[in-house]
Amino acid sequence: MYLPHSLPPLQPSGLLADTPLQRTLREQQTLLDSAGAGIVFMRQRVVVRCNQRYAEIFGYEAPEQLAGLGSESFYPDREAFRELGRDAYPAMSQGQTYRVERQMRRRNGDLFWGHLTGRLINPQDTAEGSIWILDDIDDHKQAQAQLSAALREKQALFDHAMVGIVFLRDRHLTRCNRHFEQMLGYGPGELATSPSRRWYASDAQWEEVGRRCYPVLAAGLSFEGEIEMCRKDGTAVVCEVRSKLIDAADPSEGSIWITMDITERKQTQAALALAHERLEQQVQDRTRELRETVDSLHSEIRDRKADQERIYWLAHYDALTGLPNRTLLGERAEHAIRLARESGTPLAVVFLDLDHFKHVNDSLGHRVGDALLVEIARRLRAVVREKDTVCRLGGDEFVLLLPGANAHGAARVAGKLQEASRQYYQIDHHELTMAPSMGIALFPGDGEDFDTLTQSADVAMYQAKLDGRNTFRFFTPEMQAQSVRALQLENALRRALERDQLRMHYQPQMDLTTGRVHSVEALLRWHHPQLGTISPAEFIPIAEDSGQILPIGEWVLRTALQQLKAWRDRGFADLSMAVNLSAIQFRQPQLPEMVSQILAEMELPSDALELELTEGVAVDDPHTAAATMNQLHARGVRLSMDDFGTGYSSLSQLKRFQIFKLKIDQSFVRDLGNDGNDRAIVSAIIRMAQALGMRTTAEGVETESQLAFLREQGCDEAQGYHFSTPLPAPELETFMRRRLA
Ligand SMILES: Nc1nc2c(ncn2[C@@H]2O[C@H](COP(=O)(O)O[C@H]3[C@@H](O)[C@H](n4cnc5c(=O)[nH]c(N)nc54)O[C@@H]3COP(=O)(O)O)[C@@H](O)[C@H]2O)c(=O)[nH]1
Repeated sequence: MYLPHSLPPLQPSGLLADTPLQRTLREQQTLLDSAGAGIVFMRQRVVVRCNQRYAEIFGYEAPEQLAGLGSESFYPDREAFRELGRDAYPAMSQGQTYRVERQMRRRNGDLFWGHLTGRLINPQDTAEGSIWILDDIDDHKQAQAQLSAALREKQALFDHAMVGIVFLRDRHLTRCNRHFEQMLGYGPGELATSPSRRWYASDAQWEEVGRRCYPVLAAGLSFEGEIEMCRKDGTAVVCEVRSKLIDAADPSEGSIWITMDITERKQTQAALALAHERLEQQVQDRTRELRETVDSLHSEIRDRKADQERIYWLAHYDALTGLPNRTLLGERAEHAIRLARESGTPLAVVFLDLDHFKHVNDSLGHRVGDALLVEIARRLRAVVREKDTVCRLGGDEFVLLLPGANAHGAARVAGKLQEASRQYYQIDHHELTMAPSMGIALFPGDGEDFDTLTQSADVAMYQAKLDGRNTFRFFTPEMQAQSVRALQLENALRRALERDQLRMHYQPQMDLTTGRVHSVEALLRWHHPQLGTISPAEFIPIAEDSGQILPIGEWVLRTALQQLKAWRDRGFADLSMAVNLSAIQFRQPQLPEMVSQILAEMELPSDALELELTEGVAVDDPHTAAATMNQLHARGVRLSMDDFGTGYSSLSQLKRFQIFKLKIDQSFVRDLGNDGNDRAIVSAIIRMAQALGMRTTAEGVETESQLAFLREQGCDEAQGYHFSTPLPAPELETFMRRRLA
């Protein structure tokens, strides 16, 4: 090809006629100018001519600017230029077209990739020059380089990804990376074309995975989930899987699966969950233990508090009745006395002792006794004011502290207590009455401190007992002396039996029809070497209070019956013996048995004995009294009601008690001559006894006129100084013999 250096401008048609050569040249020039590639004609490595594109590629405005330029300037450096020459000319010299991609240099120095196609005009003569076609492939080259780099990166990613990547088509593996194979324990390429079933443990699992994933993929969505696969060695591997169709529009293109072995993570998670669960359990256990510890601490504190309260309570209150005890009373009294002293107000202490309470315990048992005390405590509390203190000292002794109460107020309280005690206490089936004897001491006259006041009230209470019980007395200095005497007697009485200081005297009871001694009453006498002769009226209550009446009473019964036996044996065959029985003795459950035993010892019939009871025996517990009387009656022992008329016996009770004889109290007999009332009473008693089939004995008959009245009224027997005072046995025997003569 011939390339003119430059072509003459084209003439308008008609001005210059084209020669064929010129037309050819123009056509070639047009062809060259419109070619997309750069074309250059080189001779001796210098540009002879080039087209517009070639100039543009190297950054020139016009081809003419390149004419005469050495071709070395088109290459990055001389070496690159020479290398091309070394490479191209041997081939081109053989008439071959030389093609190469080389880096070249633009006019401004920038390098670019060009595709060179060169050919010698005359292979036999390189001097004729060469034609080169240059394509600027820099953009293409760069795009290719980027593509290659991207492909390399992707391949690197694929090869070195830390996740398994699998391409499946129709659930068959088309490609996977090494990680996937390693994850499942396979060698390189071992899984090629395998069905995905291969990495599942069973058909069922594989199908189940298909049912979970493919509907999602078919909907154009990504599947994300956990799938359990199976390694080559059969062990399970849990994978986190993400999957997507390669072409959502064409499922046949297959799908890509990115899998990550999370077995360890799952195990760790499971272990963590287990550890968490255990920790949680431990926390719960510790919390529970802590709660239990706290609870037990609380309960211990509560228990201790309760114990302390209980200890305080036990130290300050009476366990049976719940009333304050002596300690608390002492504390309150101290406080009340201080206040009374400061304010000049009065204060009273009442000492209360229940009459014959001991007999309830002895005859009905402690359970009944305790229940009775509880009820009594309730009544006592109900009688007094809120600010008063009712204390149980122990046994049947109570102390009432009445701040602000003077003599009048204390007497009112004592009266109310008496009133309250008149009502029956219903304990089980027992109807019990329990009268109190009370002593009152007033602050400051009877004592300036609690102990002295209590002592004074106690002495006054004792006096109330001596004065017949069921009453109250104010303390007086004289009582103190009496109290000292009572204590003296009590101590002396303890030795009286063993020191043989007791004797029996006997007083005849005369049959008013026959005028003979029908029976004798045994009356106890005590002669003390220092204290002298002491009246039974004084020492019997002391013996009762101290409990000594029981051994003394038994001694009296035995001695009297022994004497009776002696008299009977000495000719007084029909004589009977009347023995006084204290209410305390009467309440002894063993009494009937003891009486029978002594009678048997003495070989005496039961009706030889007459037991004189006072009305008081039945006051506290009529039911039990009746039962005891029944037992004695059943054994044949006769019972007489002593001092009749002074107590509270009712007619119905008399009948129930199976009383054999009523002894008309000497207080009615004494004034028969002067007192019409006494006459009426005595007469009524005799009529009533007759109506009930009982005998009567009048006590304390001292005069003939008394005797005449009694005889006139139909009294059966009489006893008194008119016939004889109580006498020692020998003297009474003399008396009886005289009467027989
Ligand atoms: N539980 C027991 N009580 C007994 C016993 N012995 C006596 N006693 C009781 O003591 C009280 C005082 O008795 P006593 O001092 O013996 O007085 C009795 C008689 O001596 C007295 N009496 C008799 N006749 C007359 C009289 O004409 N005038 C008068 N002024 N006094 C007289 O009466 C007492 C007899 O009382 P009583 O028993 O009610 O028949 C006294 O209560 C005795 O019961 C005993 O062993 N156990």
